[in-house]
Amino acid sequence: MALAAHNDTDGGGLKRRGLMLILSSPSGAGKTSLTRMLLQRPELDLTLSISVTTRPRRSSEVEGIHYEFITHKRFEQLRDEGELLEWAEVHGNCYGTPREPVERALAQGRDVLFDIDYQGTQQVKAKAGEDVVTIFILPPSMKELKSRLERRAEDSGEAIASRLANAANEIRRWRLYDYVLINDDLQKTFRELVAILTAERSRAVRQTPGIEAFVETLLSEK
Ligand SMILES: Nc1nc2c(ncn2[C@@H]2O[C@H](COP(=O)(O)OP(=O)(O)O)[C@@H](O)[C@H]2O)c(=O)[nH]1
Ligand SMILES: Nc1ncnc2c1ncn2[C@@H]1O[C@H](COP(=O)(O)OP(=O)(O)O)[C@@H](O)[C@H]1O
Repeated sequence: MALAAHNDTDGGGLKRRGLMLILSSPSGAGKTSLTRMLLQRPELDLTLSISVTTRPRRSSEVEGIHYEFITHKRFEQLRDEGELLEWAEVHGNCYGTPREPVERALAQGRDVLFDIDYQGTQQVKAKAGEDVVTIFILPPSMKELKSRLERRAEDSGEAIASRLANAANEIRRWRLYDYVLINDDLQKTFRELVAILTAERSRAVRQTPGIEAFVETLLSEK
């Protein structure tokens, strides 16, 4: 599968390998808020992977922006036709990442942001190896997690209970991730995310072959 990407298109002539940035957390820890903050910064130049889901749409959500809301039948069709890069059942609903938009963005040398669970993270890591950077977001306490879910007031009592019941199982997966952040202060966590992105983008392994050409030019200067 052609998931590794080279950024051949930037006018400056420097080529950098694209990366896949995955954010995961138990429900309510803050990944949607952090994703929104990352996307509001055009200079970060991130493309969001928009998942398909069989979950009902929340009142705050917009079709095609937050998710594509689809039927179970359509989900099974996409999955069986190999149209999903990864998929998982989470809190009793099915979620999946459409393959084509991700491949297209990576082929254009763009970095892609994913808000997916640990099961999907494992599948993407198995397929794309070192081009994947994974970050797990923890809540400062279980009490705060519960009150964030209640304050968000977007889910039924039953849906909140199911999310809290799954939280411990999700939290135990933190070791699967490259980075772990505790989202106490939202602005601080955002700054930490940007720092990780900046550092990962600068890794030598992602600079080839662009940096080789740049170094050649440097060394040829009189
Ligand atoms: N594997 C996988 N998980 C997803 C995908 N989209 C969303 N999720 C995860 O599904 C879980 C539930 O998401 P959502 O219903 O939006 O609820 P929220 O986490 O409470 O905002 C979260 O852990 C998401 O990261 C996807 O395409 N694939
Ligand atoms: N650091 C934080 N401090 C206080 N409230 C937060 C913080 N991060 C997120 N929230 C709030 O908690 C709720 C859940 O956050 P959200 O981003 O929807 O979580 P997730 O996508 O992980 O389920 C939202 O109402 C959000 O505004």
